[in-house]
Amino acid sequence: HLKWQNTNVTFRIVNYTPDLKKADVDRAIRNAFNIWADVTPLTFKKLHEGKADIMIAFGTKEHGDFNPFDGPDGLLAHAYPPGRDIGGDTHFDEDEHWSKDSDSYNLFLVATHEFGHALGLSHSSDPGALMYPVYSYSEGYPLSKDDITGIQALYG
Ligand SMILES: CC(C)C[C@H](C(=O)NO)C(=O)N[C@@H](CC(=O)O)C(=O)NCc1ccccc1
Ligand SMILES: [Zn+2]
Repeated sequence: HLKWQNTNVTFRIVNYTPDLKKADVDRAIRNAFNIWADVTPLTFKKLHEGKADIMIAFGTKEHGDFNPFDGPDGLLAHAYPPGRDIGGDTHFDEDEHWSKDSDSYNLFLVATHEFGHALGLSHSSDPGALMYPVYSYSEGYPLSKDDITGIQALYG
């Protein structure tokens, strides 16, 4: 599928980075889902066990999906497009430093980008878009018109 057929999407944070307090990770992930929830009919429900649509995990190098991470910098995270099993799953490279401020790399910003992929968006060629392929820190609202047009073409 190009998109989630059920608008009630579930997620589970399978493990946590030691770089931040658990509460800070929970907040960054919730805030990232809320960004997309605010511009679509989608809702995101957190599960504490079992199989969720979007399984979120931190890992290094080969972490079980044959798309290995690469140590510090470079690849920061990846997410699979909507679908069963690995579809939607989102992995963050634990060899990065995860932050809740302007230090590289801000977990909320990367998570919002990754969840764009997990909802069906690919990269944008618009350098001002959150879905542009390369990370750049910014304060304030993370989505550009291009991001919103893209997600509303799928779920609007
Ligand atoms: C080919 C993919 C798997 C590259 C991967 C990515 O885009 N994941 O969504 C990634 O980690 N890209 C790096 C940049 C790179 O590897 O050249 C990145 O900064 N992605 C996270 C990101 C990008 C834009 C805004 C916020 C976060
Ligand atoms: Zn990306």
